This record gives sequence, C-alpha cells and structure tokens, in this order.
Amino acid sequence: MEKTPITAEQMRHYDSYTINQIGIPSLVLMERAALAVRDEILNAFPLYLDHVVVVAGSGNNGGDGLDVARLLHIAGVKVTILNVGNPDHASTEHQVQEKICQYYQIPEKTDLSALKQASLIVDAMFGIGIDRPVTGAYADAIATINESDALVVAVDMPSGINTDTGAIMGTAVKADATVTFAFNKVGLTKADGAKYAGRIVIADDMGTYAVDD
Ligand SMILES: NC(=O)C1=CN([C@@H]2O[C@H](COP(=O)(O)OP(=O)(O)OC[C@H]3O[C@@H](n4cnc5c(N)ncnc54)[C@H](O)[C@@H]3O)[C@@H](O)[C@H]2O)[C@@H](O)CC1
Ligand SMILES: [K+]
Repeated sequence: MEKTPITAEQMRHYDSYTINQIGIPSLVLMERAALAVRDEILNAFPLYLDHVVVVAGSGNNGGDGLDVARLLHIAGVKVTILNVGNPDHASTEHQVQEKICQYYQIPEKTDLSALKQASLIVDAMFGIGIDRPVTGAYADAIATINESDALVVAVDMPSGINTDTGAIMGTAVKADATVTFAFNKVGLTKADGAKYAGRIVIADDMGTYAVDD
C-alpha cells in the first residue's frame, strides 16, 4: 500500500474508485472512518470524556462527525452536536447520519456556547473539501475552539488547513490529534499543517484503496 502522503485530488480519486469500481458504498467508508476516530478518542483520551462536543459542517467531514457522535453516544459517552453548516447544503451521507443521530436523540445545538462545556471537541467542519478561505460562522467556531482548553481531535484534517499545501486558509483549528483516513495528506506534513495537526493517526484500514493510474 502506497505510504507517501497524498493530495486531496488523489484521495478523491481513490475514494471514487473504491466506491464506483470496487463497489464499497460511501457510507461503509464513512462508518469505518468514524470507527477509527471513535477508537482513537476512547483509547487515547479516556480522561477527557466527560462531555464531547462534535462540531459538524454540512459535508461528508460533518457526516463523519455525526457518525462519531453516535458511536460515542452508544459507548456511553455524553455527546452534544454543534451544527455549524447550513442544513440545506447537507450532503446525502450527512443527511443519513443526521437521521440516525435524531433516532438516538443526541442533543443538537447551533449556539457556540455549547463549546464551553466541552472536555473534548471533535472538529468535523471541513476535511479535504476545503476550497476557499474560512469566514463567518465557521471562522467564529474555529476561534472559539482555539480559545477553549478542551482537547481537540480533528477528523481527517484540522478544519481550515489546505490538504495539499498545509497553508492556513483564513483561520484553522489547532488540534491535539488528527485522525486522517487511508493515507497521510501532504498538508499534514508541511507548513502550518504539520503544527496544527497535533499527533497524526493514519486510519489506513478503512477500506479505501489506491489505484495505480
Ligand atoms: N465517501 C467519501 O468520499 C468519504 C469521505 N470522507 C469524508 O469526507 C470528507 C470530504 O467531504 P466533502 O467532499 O463533502 O467536503 P468537506 O466535508 O471537507 O467540506 C464540505 C463542503 O464545504 C464547502 N467548503 C469548502 N471550503 C469552505 C469554506 N471555506 N467555507 C464554507 N464552505 C466551504 C465545500 O463545498 C465542501 O463540499 C473527507 O475529508 C472525509 O472526512 C470519509 O467519510 C471517507 C469516505
Ligand atoms: K476537520
């Protein structure tokens, strides 16, 4: 398995190959990604589980976050979801995960004050889909996260860090740990990305397969 860090475009290519050629559904990859994040949180940060706040965007990185929220809830952890994204823009997978969280009646908030009670924050606003500087409510959430003394675990990428260059796009989450999926990302190995990522965990057993073309 290729071990060198990859770019967002390569990741998207491997994801779509895995989903469309091999036939592993996107939601299966999402579940395996979320299981890796859950395992890292339960295994590495057992003393920070008093109240986990998952900060979710409206794309598949947010979908991962909602999946992690459900898995932690089932594990008996107190979890609150802070939705920052616009629900009208929610991706298909995000909508599926949202419905499951509603089944489990996991509290959902939109007010940033929810972050004040967090012992651990899961950053699931943006992953490899970031394509412009962060502004508005997302930027406010990032500022509040960075001011918090909660432990911060980033899903796939610290939100705001460019996947390919490691540059801060306007503003970015400073994470204690980043669980990135399938392969390391170039943006986690250089520039500010290497600093903002914290300890990097590569979840390389999550079902996405590299193709050599
Ligand atoms: N099937 C798949 O493709 C899988 C994807 N996964 C997750 O999906 C993520 C990629 O998901 P998406 O492609 O939905 O993208 P993201 O969830 O990273 O971003 C969501 C959306 O935010 C918008 N956006 C970008 N920059 C913005 C900004 N500065 N301000 C406001 N909005 C902005 C873009 O339209 C983007 O589609 C990965 O990082 C990973 O976490 C994983 O679940 C593994 C499986
Ligand atoms: K993220």
